[in-house]
This record gives sequence, structure tokens and C-alpha cells, in this order.
Amino acid sequence: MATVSKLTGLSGWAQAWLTQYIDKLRKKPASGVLRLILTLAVLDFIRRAVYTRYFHPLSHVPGSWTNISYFFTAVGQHTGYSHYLIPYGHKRYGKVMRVAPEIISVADKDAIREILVTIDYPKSIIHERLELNGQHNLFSSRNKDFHKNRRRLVAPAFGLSFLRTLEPIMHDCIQVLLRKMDQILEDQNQNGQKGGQLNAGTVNVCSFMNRLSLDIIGETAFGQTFGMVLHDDHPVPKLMAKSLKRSSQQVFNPILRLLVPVDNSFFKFGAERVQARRDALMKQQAQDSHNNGQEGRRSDLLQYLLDAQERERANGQGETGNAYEDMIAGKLTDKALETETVLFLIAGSETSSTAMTHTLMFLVKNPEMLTRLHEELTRATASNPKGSLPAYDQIRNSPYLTACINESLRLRPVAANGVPREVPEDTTMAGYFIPKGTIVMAHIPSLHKNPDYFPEPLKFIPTRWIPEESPFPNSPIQEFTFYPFSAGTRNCVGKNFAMMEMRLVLATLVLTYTMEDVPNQRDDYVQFVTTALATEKYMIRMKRR
Ligand code: HEM
Repeated sequence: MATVSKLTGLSGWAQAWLTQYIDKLRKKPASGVLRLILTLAVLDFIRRAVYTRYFHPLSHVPGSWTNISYFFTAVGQHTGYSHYLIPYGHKRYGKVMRVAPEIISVADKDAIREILVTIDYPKSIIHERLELNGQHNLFSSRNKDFHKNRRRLVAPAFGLSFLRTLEPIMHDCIQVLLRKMDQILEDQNQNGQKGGQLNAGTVNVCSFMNRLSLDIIGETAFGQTFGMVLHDDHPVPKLMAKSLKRSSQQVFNPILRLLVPVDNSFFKFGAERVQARRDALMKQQAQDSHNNGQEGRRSDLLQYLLDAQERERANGQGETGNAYEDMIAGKLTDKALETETVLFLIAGSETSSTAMTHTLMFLVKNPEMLTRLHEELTRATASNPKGSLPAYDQIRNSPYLTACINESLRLRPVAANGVPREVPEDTTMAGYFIPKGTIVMAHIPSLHKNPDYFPEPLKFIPTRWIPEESPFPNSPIQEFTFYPFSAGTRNCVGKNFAMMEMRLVLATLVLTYTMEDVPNQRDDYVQFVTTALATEKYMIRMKRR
């Protein structure tokens, strides 16, 4: 006791506790060491929490006490439900709110415009943790030069003129969906489930939109359907969904990152498709030396990238052979090509499918709106022979269809937690000092549901998007308040693709079937990398028109 006191200068209860502790350590060293480690960890947690809450440069930014560590952010990310909490936080704490030690969420219109458009903040460590296949890619890269180069290469593949060449592929996929749905409705009739109503029944549109968008992106990106609409059993989409959920759950969870590796085996599929396409082209070229293999070429995103790679190589700007340097320089190596096409698969499936499911859900809950949409589309396609699908040119300017999609993306944006960026220099945001390196979530949903910009913000009112019919003539839609596809240099490169796909699919379904809501269903949704209905199920009663 006296030695302890001499060595440490402690007295009283502290001296007694330490002496007792050393005694226990002598008797049971293993459990003693464990206790020591735990005690130190708890003390360290308290030290960090106190620093974070009271002394950190962000400590003056309002927010719940839960922001003392990343624990609660990790829990929110794990469940996928944090997007329901953040709006409450903003109501309580204001337009700038601290959500974790070094993360803030911003719901201010001018600040969001600066973040995304005028200053154009770089992407953050969150994106780096979502990196695919060990490769920088268009979505995750934080390097502005890399991004600029890659975007320049890829963007024309999403321009309207190239997309037009994909329309027949989308039509084919939609035809398969109609046949499958007809078959389901017929089967339900035969089983007597619908009391004898011909070709009527209930369909899980959430599942079908998901499967259809996978088949569409499979065909348009790789030239191969996954057959999900017909069979729903291809391993790649399932593996991909699992691994994306895992990556998203690991973003704020270092223990999970360390212990549970993400299974990226679905990338093999990308590599196989690139090789298969190369082989097919070579075979074609050998058979057809006159036209340089042009006859067997498919028009799809993979072919577009292969051609870009060919051009890069022909101009002497191809890869050098040093894998790391080539990646940093943004060269279109085979690995880059696989990664970007798989990225299209990831970014272009659940996003569009969830948006389509939500739009259908809002429409069946508002039957008079569904009727109005049907009338508009019937007029637009009046010259079509019976049974043919709407052409994109017939419906792309249909104002009510666009209004319904906008309204659904406003209420349920895919980036449900906002989009993360990193503060490049010390700055001030809505009156708060924000140090360089802070991660800032541009909270797009708060703008979408702000009554100053969108009166009666929680209601589905498509006509607010049609100025001459808007029930809010004194509140026209303002610029920089609606960002379903984000904005600035990192906006969604697939926006035109997604709008084309959504318009074609929704118009076809509305023209082909009558639809009714099935009441009392869950419609809550979760966000991992993108968003989806939590139950993966939304039933709609459908009947062939
Ligand atoms: C309704 C459908 C879609 C919505 C709402 C949507 C939304 C978004 C948003 C909000 C971002 C920005 C994310 C961020 O800044 O962190 C984004 C980026 C991106 N999206 Fe989409 N997306 C959709 C469909 C698609 C499709 C169909 C594709 C491709 C086929 C695609 C490919 C991409 C890519 C590659 C990026 C990264 C772009 C870059 O950083 O340059 N998206 N999307």
C-alpha cells in the first residue's frame, strides 16, 4: 500500500482501489489483463466522447448526444432506417446538424447548392469504402482528374442518341414482363383465386420491377439478360445485393470491416462477359473480313466502352502495363471496363426499380390520378396498332407521366440520407464554422419536403409540376430545390437512361393493365447503398385491359 502511494502519489479511495487491483492482477493475471484492457478502452471512450462533445471544432454544431461516437451511425447504417430519423433531427436542431463526430447533415438550400454545384465538393471517404473490385470508378473516385477523364469517356453512352439504340432492347425485356404477368394472372384465375374474373389477380410489383430492371441493365450493359423476370434465380444479382448491403453496413463499422470480408465474386461475371464479347467479335471478324466484324456488333454499353478502349489504344494513350499507375491515370484497362460495367449494373438496377415501384404505389393509392395518366398515354399512343408498345418518342414529353415520376422521386428520393461530400477547406455553412475534412451530407430529402418550396409537402400531387395546372400558383417550383439525380459534376450519369426506362415501363403497364391498390400493406423503405421497400413486396391487383 505504501509503495503504491509512493510510486503514484495517490491517496484515499484511489490508492485503495489501485492496490486491490494490483493484488487481483497478481492472483489471476489473465482476467486481470483483460479487465485492464477493458477499463482502458472504456476510459478512452469517455475521453473521446468528452472531447468530441465539448472540445472538437464541430462541438458548437447542434445535434443529439448520440453524435459522440460512430456507434449510432453504424447502427442506423446497419438497419437501413436512419433516413427516417435525420429529418426529425433537422426539425429539432436546424438546417445544420452534427450526426457523428466528423459528419454533419445540411438541409440549407444555398449550402447544398454550393456543395454540389458552385464549389463542387469532392466525394468522401464513405465513397472510398464503397470502392469496387479494388478499382477507382466513376461513382467512388475522389480524384477529380480521374473522374473528369472517366466521365468524358463514359458520358456519350448515356446521351440521347446512343440511348435510342437501346430502346429495342428495353422493349424486348418489357415484352417478356408482360408475358410473365399475363401468365401469373391466368394461373391465378385457373386456381380460382379471383372469383372468376378473367385475367385478373394480384402481382408483387416490387419484385417484378426489381427483376425487370436487372434484366434491362443486364441486356443493355453486358448484352445478356439475367432471366430474372422469367426465373428469378440468377446467382449474380443475389450475390451483388448481398455484397452491397454488407459494404454499406461496414462503412462505419471497422470491426465488421476487419472480420467479415465482402464477397466480390460477382465481379467474375463482368470479366467473363468482357472476354465473351471479345471472343465473339474476333470470331465475327474472322468470318467476315470484308466489313471488319461490324455485322455481329451489338449496340450496348459494354460495346461502347470496348470501342472507347480501342480508340484509346489506337491513339497511343492505352495502358502502360503498370496496373496501379494505369488505374490512377484512369486508363480503360480490362479491369476498369469490367468495373464500370458492373457499376452500371449496381447503380442502374435498384435505383430505377425502387422509383418505379414507388410511382406505381402512389398511383394505385390515387385512382383518379391513374385514370388521368391512362388518358394522357392513350392519346399519345392512339396511332399504335393494338398490342404494340409505346415508342419513346411518343411518351417522352407526356407532362403528366413526367410529373408522376418527379413527384415520386421528390417524396422518396433514392439518396434517402442525402449525398456525402468532403469539406475541401475550412468554411462557414449557414453560420457555422466547419473545418476542412468534415464529411457533409447534402440532405436532399429536406429540400424536397420543405413546405416553403413544396406546399403540402407530404402529399403526392403530380400537377404541382405542371405550371398551368398547379394547385399552388403562388409557389412555382424553384431552381435548386429538387435533386433526385444529385447535381454538378457528380450528378447521375444514368439520368437519361433511367428516365427512358421508367417512362417506357410505367407507360406500358398503365396502358396494358387496370390497377388497384391492395390495402393495409407495409410501404416503409430502407437505404443501404440505394433504397428499397423493406419487405421487398408490394401487391397490386391487376387486370388486362
Ligand atoms: C431513378 C433512377 C436513378 C436515380 C434516382 C439515381 C440517382 C443518383 C444519384 C443521387 C447519384 C449521385 C450519388 C452521389 O453523389 O453520391 C447518382 C450517381 C450515379 N448514377 Fe444514378 N440514379 C438512377 C439511375 C441510374 C442508372 C440507370 C445508371 C446507369 C445505368 C446510374 C449510374 C450512376 C453512376 C455511374 C453514378 C456516378 C456518377 C458520377 O459520379 O459521375 N444511375 N445516381
